[in-house]
Amino acid sequence: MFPSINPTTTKAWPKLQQQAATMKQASLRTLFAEDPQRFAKFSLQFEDILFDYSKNLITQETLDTLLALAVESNVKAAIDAMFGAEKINATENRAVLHTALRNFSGKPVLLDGKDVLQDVHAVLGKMKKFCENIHSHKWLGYTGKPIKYVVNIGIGGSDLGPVMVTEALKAYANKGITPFFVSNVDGTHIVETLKKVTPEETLFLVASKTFTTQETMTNANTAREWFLQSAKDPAHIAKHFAALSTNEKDVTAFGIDPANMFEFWDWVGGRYSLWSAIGLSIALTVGYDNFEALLKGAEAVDNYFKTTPFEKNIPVIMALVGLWYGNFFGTGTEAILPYDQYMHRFAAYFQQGNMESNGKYVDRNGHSVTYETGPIVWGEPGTNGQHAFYQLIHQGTRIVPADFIAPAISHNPVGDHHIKLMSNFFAQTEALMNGKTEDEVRAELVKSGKSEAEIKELLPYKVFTGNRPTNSFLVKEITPRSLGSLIALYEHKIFVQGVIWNIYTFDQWGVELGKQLAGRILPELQNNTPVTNHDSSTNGLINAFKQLRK
Ligand SMILES: O=P(O)(O)OC[C@H]1O[C@@H](O)[C@H](O)[C@@H](O)[C@@H]1O
Repeated sequence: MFPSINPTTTKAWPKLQQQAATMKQASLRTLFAEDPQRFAKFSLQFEDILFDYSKNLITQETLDTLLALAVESNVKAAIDAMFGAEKINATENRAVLHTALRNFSGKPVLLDGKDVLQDVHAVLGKMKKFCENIHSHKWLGYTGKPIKYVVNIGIGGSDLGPVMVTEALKAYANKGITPFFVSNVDGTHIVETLKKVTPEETLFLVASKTFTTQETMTNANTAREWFLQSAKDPAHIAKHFAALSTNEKDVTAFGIDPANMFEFWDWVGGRYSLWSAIGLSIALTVGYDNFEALLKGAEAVDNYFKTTPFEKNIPVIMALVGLWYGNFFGTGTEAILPYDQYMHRFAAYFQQGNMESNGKYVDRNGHSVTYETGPIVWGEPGTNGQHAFYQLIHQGTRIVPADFIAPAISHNPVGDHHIKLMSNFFAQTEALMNGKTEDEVRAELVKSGKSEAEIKELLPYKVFTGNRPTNSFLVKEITPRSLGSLIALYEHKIFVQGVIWNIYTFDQWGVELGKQLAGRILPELQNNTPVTNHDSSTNGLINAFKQLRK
C-alpha cells in the first residue's frame, strides 16, 4: 500500500496557500496579455480530445507547486498500487480494478495470484454472444417475437452509467432496441415505463452488484409480476429476465436462470461498473462492437495515465486544478457543462462518480481531515444552463470552477445549429474569464444613448468581474471511443484527488445510515398505530402521513 500522507504536512501545501493569496488578486486578462504562449503552455491533447486549462487562475509556478504536491502525495505509487491490484479499498478489503474491465493488453492482471482478465474476457464473450442472439433474432420472446425493448432495473452505479452512455451514444443506437431505465422505488417509475413496453418483446435486466438493493429488488419483483400476468408460466422468465450481478445465490433465488446471469466482481465499484456486465444495456442498444470501442477508449486513457509524466497528464492536471480551487480558494463546488444534448446525463453521472467517491471527512488513518475534500458536482447541458443558472456563475458571490465540454462535429448537423451552439461554448468561457470592466460598460451605455444619470445607476449591475475559471474539452466527435476516453479521464481525476486528500475513494459507507433507518421505519408504516419512538419531528411526520392516508 502506498504511504498515507496528510497533504497539509507536505512542503507544497503552505507554498500553495501563499501563492493562492497572490493569485486571488491576479487577473486572467493580464495573464493572457502578458504571455502569448499561455494557451500553448496550458493545454494538452489526448487523441481527439483537446484539454485547455489556460483559463484558470494559475501560473507556471502554481502548476509546478501543484505537481510537487502530487509527487509528495505519492500519486505515482498510488497509480501503481491501483493497477497492480493492491487492495487499496482497504475498508472493504478490496482491490480497485475497473481498469481490468477494459484491459485488452493480453497481459495478466493478478489478484491474489489469479488472472482476473480470464473471467473478464469470458463475461465479455458471453455478452457479445448474447447481443448477437438478441440482434439477429435468434433469441426470441416467449411468443416467438424478437426483443424490442430492454428495461434496465438498477440504481446508482447500476443505472447512471448505462443511462448516461446510452443517451450520449444515441446516434449509434441502430440495433432495433429501445432502452428504458427504472431506478426509483417510487412506483411511478416502473408503472410509467411498463406502459411503453410489451411483455412479449421486453427483456428486463436486473442490474445490481449486491442484488439486495431495496429499490432494485422491489422494481424487479413488480416487473416479474407484470410479466407473469401475461406470460403465466414462470418458465418464460428465462427468455425475459437476465441479471447483472456479483451475487449468484440471490440471482438464482429470484428465479433468474444462472445461464442468464452476467457476472462481475467485488473489485468493481458500483460507480465504476459501466465497463462491466452492468454495461449490457449499452451493448444491446449500440451494439457490442461499439461497447468494446467504448472500453478501448478508456483503456487508451488508462495506459496514458499510467505512463505520462504528471505535467502532461490530463487527469493529473484536472485533479490538481480542481484541488487548487477547492483547497486554496474555498470554492466547494464544480460544474460540468456539456455542450452536447446527448451528453445530458454526464454531469449526473459524475455527480455520483465524484461525490460518492470523495465526499468523505475521514482520512486513511481514521482521523477527521482538516482540509476540504470532494466538491459538490452538478451541471446541465449548455445552452440550457446559460438561461437558468449561469447568472450565478458570472456574477454570484462564489466562484464556480466549470468544465465546458463540446464536440467539434455534431451527429445532427442541421442548419447552423452547431455553430450557434459552439459560439455560445466559446463565448461563455471567454466572458467568464474577461468579464466586463466599468470602462467597457460605460462605453456601451454611452453608445446606446443613455444619459449620465442612467449610466451611473446601471453601471454597477452591468460590470462583470471576470476571473471565473474554466476548463474546456473540445472533442472532435462524441464517438464510443472518445466518450470512453472522456469518462476515464474524469475517473482518474477523482482517483488522484482522493490520493492527495488521503481518503478512501472507493468505499461508500456514507449511504448506509439512511438505508438502515428506512429499513427500521418501513414496518412502522404498515399499520395505523401512531409512533412515539423517534424524535418529535420524525414522529410528527410519520403520524401525519398515517393520518393523511386514512
Ligand atoms: O448495484 P447495487 O448493489 O444495487 O448498488 C446500487 C448503488 O447502491 C448504493 O447504495 C451505493 O451507494 C452505490 O454505490 C451503488 O451503485
